[in-house]
Amino acid sequence: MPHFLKRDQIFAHQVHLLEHKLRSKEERILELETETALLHLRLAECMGKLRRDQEEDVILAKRHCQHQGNVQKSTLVPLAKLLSHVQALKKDLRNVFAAYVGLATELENQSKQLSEWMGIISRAVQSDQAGDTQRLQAQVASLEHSLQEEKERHRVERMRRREIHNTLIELRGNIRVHCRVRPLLPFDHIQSSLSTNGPSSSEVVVQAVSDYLINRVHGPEDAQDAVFEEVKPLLTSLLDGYNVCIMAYGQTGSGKTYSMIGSQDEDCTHPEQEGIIPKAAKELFKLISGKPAERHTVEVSMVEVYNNELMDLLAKDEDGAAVGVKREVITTSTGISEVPCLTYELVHSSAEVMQLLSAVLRLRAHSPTLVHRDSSRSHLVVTLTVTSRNPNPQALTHRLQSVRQNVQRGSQKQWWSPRCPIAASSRSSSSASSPQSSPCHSPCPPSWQEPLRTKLQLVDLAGSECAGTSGVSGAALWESSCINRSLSALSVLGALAEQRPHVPYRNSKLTHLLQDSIVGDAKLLVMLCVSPTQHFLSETLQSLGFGYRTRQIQRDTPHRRNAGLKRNSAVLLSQETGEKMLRAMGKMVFGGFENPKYTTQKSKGDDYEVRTYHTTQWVSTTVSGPEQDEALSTGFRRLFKYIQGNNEKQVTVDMTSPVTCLVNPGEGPTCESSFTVSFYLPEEHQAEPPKPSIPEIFFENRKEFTVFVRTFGGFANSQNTSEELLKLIESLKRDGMRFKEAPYYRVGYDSPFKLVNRRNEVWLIQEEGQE
Ligand SMILES: Nc1ncnc2c1ncn2[C@@H]1O[C@H](COP(=O)(O)OP(=O)(O)OP(=O)(O)O)[C@@H](O)[C@H]1O
Repeated sequence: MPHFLKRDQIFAHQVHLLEHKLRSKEERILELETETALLHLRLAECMGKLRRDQEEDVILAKRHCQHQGNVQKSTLVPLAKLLSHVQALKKDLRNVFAAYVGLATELENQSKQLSEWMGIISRAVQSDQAGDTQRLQAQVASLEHSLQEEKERHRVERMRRREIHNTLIELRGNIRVHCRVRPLLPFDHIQSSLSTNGPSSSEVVVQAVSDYLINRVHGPEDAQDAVFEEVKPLLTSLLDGYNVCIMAYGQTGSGKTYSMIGSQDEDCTHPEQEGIIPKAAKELFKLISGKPAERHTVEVSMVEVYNNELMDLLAKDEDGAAVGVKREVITTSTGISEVPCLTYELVHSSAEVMQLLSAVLRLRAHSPTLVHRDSSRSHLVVTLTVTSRNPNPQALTHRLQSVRQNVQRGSQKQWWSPRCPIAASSRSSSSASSPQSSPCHSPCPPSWQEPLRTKLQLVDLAGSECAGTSGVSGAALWESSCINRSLSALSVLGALAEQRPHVPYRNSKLTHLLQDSIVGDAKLLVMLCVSPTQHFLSETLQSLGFGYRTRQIQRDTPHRRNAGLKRNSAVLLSQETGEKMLRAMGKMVFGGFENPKYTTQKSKGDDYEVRTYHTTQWVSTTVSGPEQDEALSTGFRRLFKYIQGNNEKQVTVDMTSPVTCLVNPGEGPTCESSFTVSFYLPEEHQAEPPKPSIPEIFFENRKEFTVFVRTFGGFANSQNTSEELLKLIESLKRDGMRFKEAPYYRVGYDSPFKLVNRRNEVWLIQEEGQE
């Protein structure tokens, strides 16, 4: 290759490179120019923003200055005022301080002057008036003496009043039975339309007509106040130291809750509608307020006995909500019934009692029955426990003497000083609330006597209805059975009536709880509540029977009670049906019923009889259950309805006697027994008795049969019947008789209305083949 070519090429290449560099430089210049232009643009923007911010700062600074000016204007004026006030106050304070210093000086001067006068007076009293002082002291002593005499007379009078009051109560009977017939109410007509007894079952057949066998009878027109007036004296006895129990007994819907608590209708809250519990609480606090010298505290507890369980209705859960808690009742070593852990609330007024009660009523077991839509299914027991402390006269006399000595000792001292011993001792004696706070230093008797605790038990029992009438089944039937069992346990009153050595209080929670109010000199008032209608006649008779038996109880003062019985009282059943009823009642009380025929045979022992009954027709019903008394009562009520006209011909059948109950004991202690209760059909119905209208009643054609018979008196119950049966078995074994030990007959001849010469029997059936 030629040399020049090479150089040209090299130059050309260099030119090319330089051109290339130039182009890239030019591009770079362009870029920089663009950047510069952009920077100019941004500079212009920033400048503009800076200018605007400066303008805004100027405006804000102006505004701030303006505001500062305003604030200064608004605070300066009050500040100036405040300062002038402070000045004025400082001036006042100086004046007050000056006045205080002046007064203090004056007080000091007056105090000095007073001390001087006191010195002069005291010297004068000691020297010139010694005689007068002695006379005054003698007068004081004589006044104290007459005060003591007055106090003693007052005490004696009070004791006499107490004795007379309680003798009066005893004469009336420590156990009183009142009866209240409620008015006819709209639900009686509904009952009547549902009833198989015909349209007449709402007919009024019960009237309160006179006093004969029951202490007091209240008719439908008697208001709550009139009923309470008769109960009121018992509250005085309560404060005199007696236990008192007031219980309402009767079938469901008969007015127990109405009588004990008052109307439960929400639009019926007038005080006149209040029942015995609120009225008794008011009266109690009224009586307490009239005895300022004595110290009383009242605590309330509320329990219900439901299905033989005791529930504490005032117990609260952790959140303070009321919940029923199960408790047990025990008898203490001193023979008092007590419920450990029971909740007691301290109350200061009847309003507090009612507040607790209305909360508790929401917890109480209720359920509708055919008879009563809001039926209480438990026994409610409201107990007001009163703790009373009386001032101890011995301690007061002791205190008075020491105070007098102090007066004498301290008369030369500063008697006017608030710290002087006289004033101190008198102040502490007036506020002594317990023996511990007594100011006595020397051994002295306690200021208050031992506290006395008395109980007022107010009981709204559950209804004493039979299952057929109330139309309950299932769990409610079990409830009814528990109710009836606990009510029949109240037959302990019957055991008392017969003055039996052993009274089985502990057989039921209810009687165990009420034990203190049934024994000894406690006062018991049973308010029998009855319906006025034909429909509930057998329940009414049952309740009256319970009342009559209760009325019979003789405790410590039998002579007095008998005297009371003569001039006391009864319910009579009347109206058109009345004549027949009265005839029946007459027979019930005095006897004279038609009996089945029998012939007697010679017996080996003189403590039993051998009888052969002729073939006869009986009307019967069978009841199963564990409780003999309850079954007998249920069976009796069914048959009573039958003879009252609850049969296909709607005819009444004359009552006969005896009522037999064939007892077929169940095997084992917990098994149910069967009880066939029977009435002998009177001669006129033997051939063709009216057919029963319920399947539970049937006829029994008893073929000729021979029985061994043991007779006993009083009111029969399962316990004394068993005892008599054992005696009969012993006699028959002794004489080598052949007999069946079961089933056996329990036989009764009298209604509950017959009070004396009662006749009961136990029969054992002779084995065939006995000569
Ligand atoms: N003397 C009376 N005057 C007016 N109304 C009454 C009277 N007695 C009861 N009543 C009314 O009859 C109804 C049933 O009465 P209550 O609730 O007192 O019956 P009870 O015997 O307590 O029934 P249970 O045992 O089923 O609870 C209630 O509506 C009540 O207000």
